[in-house]
Amino acid sequence: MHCRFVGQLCWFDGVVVVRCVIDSGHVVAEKGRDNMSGFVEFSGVGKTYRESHGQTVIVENFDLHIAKGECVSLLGHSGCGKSTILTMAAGLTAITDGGILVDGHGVDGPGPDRRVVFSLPGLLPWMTVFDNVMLSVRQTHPNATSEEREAIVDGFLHPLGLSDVRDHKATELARGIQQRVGIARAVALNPKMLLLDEPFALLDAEDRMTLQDLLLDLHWRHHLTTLMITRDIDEALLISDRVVLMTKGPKATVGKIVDVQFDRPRVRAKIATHPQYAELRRQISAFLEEQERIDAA
Ligand SMILES: Nc1ncnc2c1ncn2[C@@H]1O[C@H](COP(=O)(O)OP(=O)(O)OP(=O)(O)O)[C@@H](O)[C@H]1O
Repeated sequence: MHCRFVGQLCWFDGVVVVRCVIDSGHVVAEKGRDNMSGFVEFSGVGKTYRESHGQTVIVENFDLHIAKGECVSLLGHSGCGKSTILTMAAGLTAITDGGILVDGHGVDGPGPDRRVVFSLPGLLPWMTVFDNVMLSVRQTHPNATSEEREAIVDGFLHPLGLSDVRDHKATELARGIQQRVGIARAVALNPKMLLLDEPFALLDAEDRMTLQDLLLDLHWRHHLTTLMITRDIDEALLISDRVVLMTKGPKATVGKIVDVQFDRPRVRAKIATHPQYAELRRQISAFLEEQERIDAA
């Protein structure tokens, strides 16, 4: 196997870090490589909902390790339990079985180390774009001067194309712009883990592509450890390092993991024409179709 070592200097939050990428030069797909230790570790995670008429095991024995700086997409049939997995990691849904560790700490509720972005960004309507992001920066830089904080906020707004609308009321802007603000606000909190629950689901095709490209750029520059739910195979292949395919529920779990080793920084046009792209797409579609057949049988 031909291997290439790529080093890069990045700037983040006033700190210069050296990023290293081992580039295998080709793409492989495999069942999984989850026995390595992870920055985020789901171990035997399960979720059972207990209701008056009985109980339903939604997720069972979900094991997944996510490396620091890795971007993982979660894909599966509607209702299989993707949001349940994500909200358990966020600490918004109680874990019934097993556990989740983030940087060695067990998840037992929401915390500043994890930020979630849903399809609707939930911005504060009486605040400007600038003020919405400043809320995060105040938390992460409590001792900075107001000038320093302003510069930090602008540093997040500029790469997301938000400089021109910084003083506009956030919720008066177009939906795609609002979602950019939501992402800026989440990233400005400098979380250990970014959780994205179908972040572009409500956007039109053009905004969706723009936001995907911006997320790719953010991930490349900030090396964000990310778990993203999507229903879009092309989006998963464009953005993530691995695509985790869930079996159809109830008792959903990890069914297959597809490695996506396209070089970073990624360029949409190059990925779509990559010789391995069609094969990875085929594998993901085949898995989802197989799950549909199992369910119908
Ligand atoms: N609070 C709850 N009480 C009972 N059942 C629930 C609750 N929340 C979710 N469920 C059920 O758990 C299952 C998984 O839901 P979840 O939203 O995690 O799936 P999903 O894969 O994210 O779905 P979708 O792709 O449609 O968003 C569904 O059958 C849902 O009805």
